[in-house]
Amino acid sequence: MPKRISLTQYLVEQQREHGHIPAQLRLLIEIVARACKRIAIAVNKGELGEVLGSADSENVQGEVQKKLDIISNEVLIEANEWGGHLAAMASEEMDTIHVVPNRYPQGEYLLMFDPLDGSSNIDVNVSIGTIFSVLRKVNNTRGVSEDDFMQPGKQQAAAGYCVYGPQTTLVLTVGQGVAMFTLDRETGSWVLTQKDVSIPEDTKEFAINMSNMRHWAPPVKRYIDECLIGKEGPRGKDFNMRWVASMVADVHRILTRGGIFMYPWDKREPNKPGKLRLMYEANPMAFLIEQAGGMATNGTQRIMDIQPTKLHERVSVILGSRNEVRRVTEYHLEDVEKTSQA
Ligand SMILES: O=P(O)(O)OC[C@H]1O[C@](O)(COP(=O)(O)O)[C@@H](O)[C@@H]1O
Ligand SMILES: [Mg+2]
Ligand SMILES: [Mg+2]
Repeated sequence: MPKRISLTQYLVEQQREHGHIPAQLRLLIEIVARACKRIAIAVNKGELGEVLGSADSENVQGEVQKKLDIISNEVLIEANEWGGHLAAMASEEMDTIHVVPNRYPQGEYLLMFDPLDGSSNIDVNVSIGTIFSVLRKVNNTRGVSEDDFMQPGKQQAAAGYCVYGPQTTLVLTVGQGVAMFTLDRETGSWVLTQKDVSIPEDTKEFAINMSNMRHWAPPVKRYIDECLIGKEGPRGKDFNMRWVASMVADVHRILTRGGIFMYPWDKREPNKPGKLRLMYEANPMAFLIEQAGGMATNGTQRIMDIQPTKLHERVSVILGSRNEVRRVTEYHLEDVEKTSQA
């Protein structure tokens, strides 16, 4: 039987043998993974744990919060604030940053998370997840503000997600490829089940919310139309479609067997760049996707190059198999050029 490698062993190896991560970052990742285990337990209890349903409150983005959104947020904060590895945290569910209280030591990292991704799937027993991104506080004077978080995704020290599905899987990058760990419920440990994850360059599977079709920009419409014509069209092949409506689950499928995921800008709210959030949804997923050989853009620009200007900034997202993302991005760039010449 092959040797079982735990998350701790994997991280120690990354730290000691390869020198890829400092001890504080290792501790941070282990604590996030432990928090995800607690969230997984709450998710699994469902109705029995009285964790389903709405919490009768709204987050800063005007979205109705589910009980699990709030529980997961609290679990992540409680787990992380005392360890001495963090300066502050930011979350989809909090208006502004949560600075590590004075009674605890301050560390040099900044943690961002979407505590519960795929909220509309909680009550219907479909895969959901937690997404996280880690930055280093560049300015090392005492005190921390939202400005410290305003770093492009390419500066992430680590990123990952945990998907609560038929299996509970933690997917991680520290900038040295992507590794997947499956939760062994009997021993309570994360076991390395795949390393050097690699996304096929080509795909025949797309993920997009088709109900928004009439609102899309022409390049997105063009790309999907071509997929739908299939063999008879310019692509010369038939495409399949999947849309879980939990980004974690859709990205997990793409990391596993390839595909393209899009949540593009649409004309219903023209001033809103997209639905998904840059700092704790798009950036960590873009980091994972690129580390697995894929590509992630907002249509015209690499997502991880975007300079954020606010914590809850939104962004248009196109990510997955390299050749498909490149194609959609080219369609956008051609469109920009056409409009500028008109
Ligand atoms: O309901 P829609 O429009 O299909 O949107 C689904 C998308 O919204 C999200 O659920 C947004 O995330 P939250 O649940 O964390 O707000 C993504 O996970 C998913 O891809
Ligand atoms: Mg989300
Ligand atoms: Mg969420």
